[in-house]
Amino acid sequence: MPKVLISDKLSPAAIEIFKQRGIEVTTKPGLTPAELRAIIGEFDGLAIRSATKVTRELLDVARNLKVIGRAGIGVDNVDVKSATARGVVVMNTPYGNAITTAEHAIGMMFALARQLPEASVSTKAGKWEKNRFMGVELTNKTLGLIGAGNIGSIVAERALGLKMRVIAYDPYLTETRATALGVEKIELDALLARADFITLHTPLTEQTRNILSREALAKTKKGVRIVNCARGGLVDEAALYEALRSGHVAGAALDVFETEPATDNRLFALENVVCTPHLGAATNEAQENVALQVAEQISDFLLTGAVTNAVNMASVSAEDAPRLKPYMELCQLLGGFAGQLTEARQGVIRQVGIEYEGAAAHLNHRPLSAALFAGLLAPVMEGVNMVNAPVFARDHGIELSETVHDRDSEYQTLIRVSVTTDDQTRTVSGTLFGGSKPRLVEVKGIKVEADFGRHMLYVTNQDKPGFIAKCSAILADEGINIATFHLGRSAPAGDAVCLISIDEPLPEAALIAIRHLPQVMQATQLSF
Ligand SMILES: NC(=O)c1ccc[n+]([C@@H]2O[C@H](COP(=O)([O-])OP(=O)(O)OC[C@H]3O[C@@H](n4cnc5c(N)ncnc54)[C@H](O)[C@@H]3O)[C@@H](O)[C@H]2O)c1
Ligand SMILES: O=C(O)CC[C@@H](O)C(=O)O
Repeated sequence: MPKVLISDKLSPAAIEIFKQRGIEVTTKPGLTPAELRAIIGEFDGLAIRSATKVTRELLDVARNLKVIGRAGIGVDNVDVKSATARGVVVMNTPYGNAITTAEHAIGMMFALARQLPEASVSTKAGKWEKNRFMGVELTNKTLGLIGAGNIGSIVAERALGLKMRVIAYDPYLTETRATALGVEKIELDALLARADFITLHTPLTEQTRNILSREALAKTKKGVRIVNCARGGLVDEAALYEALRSGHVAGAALDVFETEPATDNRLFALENVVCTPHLGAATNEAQENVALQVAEQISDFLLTGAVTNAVNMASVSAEDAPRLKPYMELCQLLGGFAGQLTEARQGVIRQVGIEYEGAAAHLNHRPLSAALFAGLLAPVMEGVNMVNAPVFARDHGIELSETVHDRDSEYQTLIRVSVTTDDQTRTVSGTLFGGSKPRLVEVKGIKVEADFGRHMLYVTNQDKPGFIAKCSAILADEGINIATFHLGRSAPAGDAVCLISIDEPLPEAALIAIRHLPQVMQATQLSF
């Protein structure tokens, strides 16, 4: 039974889902990093919000961990690169809290425009300061969106309803989408110059860190008000402090801070600053949504292999997962076959080609190529799996080409893999016998019919009488049982391929003896 740890405060709905799905769940919010490191090794899955920091050090000791699920959007508290390198899938729940966060941003904009928090404090203190709290209307003001994804789009829709003009800076926003949203797509400098209110809705990345830098703040319209319900680090807090003090920025509403929890921040001393403690996603509805989603996603992955909302792997829907499973197995075996032959010849892999025919032509191919890379790279990469293999391949300059043949195939389904090294290109093809059993049907252009055994011998030789008897004798002398024996040849007396499944590994000396048989060109031991 897979084991999942919930290490942050998550709605109890998540625990119920895990239990219903037959997953053993442990809830331990508030652990110190050392406490978490001490127990993480037992778990297959980790469900978090933003408090848990998934660092490289934690991943180093998370020896069973297969999936991290973030109940929320931002995954900046997860070292995704290290997780990927260790083959751990990282998922988030990109939509569950978007409306709630957008509403918080709109609420913060109202709070700023009308100084609601300060007015409330003053009124409760019995001051009745009607003249102190003169506000501004939102109607006809220009709202500058930095980031127009899920949350930004919802903010735009609400702001348009408030009769604001909405301009947006987002390099990935298309003109068509901008038009559909009813926003004007513009460059950052133009947004800074025109916006009466600026609201940030980007992830924190190397490109967006300090996107409202000192220089950017200097380009804003005097009297601008800034809302940040995305991430601390998007706004240079020191520069914002000065701009607020000077009056150039009229106010700021901040839900997120460079350092969190933010318990001591000099911005708190300023009257024209409204703060909330990272409450963007804090509604019952949003927390219920993200908890349910993350629990379902983690359970699906651990129980069926379905991948939803992963930030470091291709998606595999719950519907597709069982259908893709035998194909992924076939791809991994074909990759493993090609990889072990390639490794035996010390070639550096430059290119991998995959061709899909028949039923395989109509599948989601990304998980299949990931499985193929996982098999192919197993001889050279420790801890390889479908998450880290494609990244390793890309980082090592291995090119991938995929071809889908829309033609009648001799097989109901066929996957052909070609691996090109500096020296040569090697091809292997496989099919699914009976729709689920992987079978090798072609090696180096020679037809064969072989199952994949756990231990196999691959021998290429000249097709001459006597080889089978001599090879079998060597195996018999070692007391090694032959499970299956398959032969294929290009033509009578031509090149031949022999695939032998054996019940246990062959000692090196016996392998050398086979290599020394007359007519043998190559003999390689394979394991799957
Ligand atoms: N305060 C909270 O509690 C809370 C809650 C949810 C999300 N968030 C934050 O809000 C962020 C946005 O969430 P989302 O669901 O809208 O994400 P999203 O991925 O749907 O949208 C992000 C948008 O930012 C844009 N973007 C990326 N780089 C950019 C750049 N350099 N300049 C301008 N735009 C850029 C993207 O194109 C995308 O459209 C999250 O990454 C998360 O950090 C905060
Ligand atoms: O979990 C939270 O409370 C915050 C979530 C939010 O920052 C997110 O990125 O989804």
